[in-house]
Amino acid sequence: MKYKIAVIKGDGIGPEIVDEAIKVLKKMGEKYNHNFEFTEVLAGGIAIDKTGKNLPEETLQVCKESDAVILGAVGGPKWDSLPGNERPEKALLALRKELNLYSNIRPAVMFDILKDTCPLKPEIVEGGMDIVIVRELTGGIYFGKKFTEGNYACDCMEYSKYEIERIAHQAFKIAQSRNKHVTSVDKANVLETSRLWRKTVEEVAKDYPDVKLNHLYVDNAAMQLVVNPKQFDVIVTENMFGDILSDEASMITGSIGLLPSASLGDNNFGMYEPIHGSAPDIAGQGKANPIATILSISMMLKYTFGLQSESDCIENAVKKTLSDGHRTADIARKGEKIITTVEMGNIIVESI
Ligand SMILES: NC(=O)c1ccc[n+]([C@@H]2O[C@H](COP(=O)([O-])OP(=O)(O)OC[C@H]3O[C@@H](n4cnc5c(N)ncnc54)[C@H](O)[C@@H]3O)[C@@H](O)[C@H]2O)c1
Ligand SMILES: CC(C)[C@H](C(=O)O)[C@@H](O)C(=O)O
Ligand SMILES: [Mg+2]
Repeated sequence: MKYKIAVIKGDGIGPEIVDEAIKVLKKMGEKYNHNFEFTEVLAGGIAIDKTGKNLPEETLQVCKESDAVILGAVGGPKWDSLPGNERPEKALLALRKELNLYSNIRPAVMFDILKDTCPLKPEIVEGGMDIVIVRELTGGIYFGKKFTEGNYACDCMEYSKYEIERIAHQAFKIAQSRNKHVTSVDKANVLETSRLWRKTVEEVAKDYPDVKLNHLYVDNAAMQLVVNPKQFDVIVTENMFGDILSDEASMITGSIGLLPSASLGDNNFGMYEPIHGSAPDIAGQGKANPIATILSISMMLKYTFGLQSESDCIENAVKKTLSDGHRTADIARKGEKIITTVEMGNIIVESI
């Protein structure tokens, strides 16, 4: 079977980590006899430099004609002074909106072998942590009305009931396949959008009587994540809260360089990207951890292509590599040997 994949390497460490993920996918193709066909297209800062546009039409077209998209990361200091609409990050937001990828699945799983890399006290994460953050991705303050007038600026947080319903259904369905517990995170003590969110999530919950639902305000949720992360199974939340909480959850697993994500719409199409950014501070130095991107590939095989055993194969190769003691700088403890991005990719490929 042929699978068409659009590849957006982006900026900073983007090309370094995507190259390793593609190596992994090519090895999977050989091993399982799948035909993965890659089309590289531009978005972000590199697209601005080469074409004058952060998201050339061709990129969007190729993504629409593909079965899935792999994205590294976009943005960097070089483009930080551009107006909002022209920035590299706007290309990512436009891709999510244009492709209707409203559901962002961000699993935060702590590998047992990395438990010493977690900055929390060992007893807090004893037995591991396994959370899925379900982040609404095409609404909220990111996409509401916005403008600047002189010394005044405004970003509106907007949600319709329909947008909340569809992400809530997604969260409950995921919870049904796990520990049957959804925590909905909002700021219903202050925000109108959050009050609509909470009411809607309560209504959707009636369709899933086997799933337990509780609500937390986002400030408390941020605190609970470091006090008792094991209380969570599935967290469902709006766009910006999910952005912030997923970075926080990532550090509990040891590093932001470990966390993958899938951005999904109504069909099997998806965009797969690590949750981290372009990490300009380490770009071009071979220091980036490619595991978040490699695990995003594993999510792609599962969610878009329905290839469960191939997906498991990648996850097992990552686990074996970590169990064998291989560490990029972000997950190395004092005195441990540090390997490069490419070395980590090669070892994972060999373990497949
Ligand atoms: N999906 C995306 O394209 C995306 C996501 C987040 C941020 N960004 C953009 O990236 C740029 C930098 O943002 P930031 O510094 O706030 O966040 P960042 O995630 O790029 O980096 C935060 C910290 O984590 C480290 N880090 C990130 N990924 C790593 C990896 N794979 N291995 C090891 N260490 C890693 C970085 O070195 C840095 O110290 C900005 O332009 C931002 O807008 C893009
Ligand atoms: C770069 C930025 C637009 C993006 C977001 O806020 O969604 C990033 O932080 C992420 O987590 O994917
Ligand atoms: Mg983010």
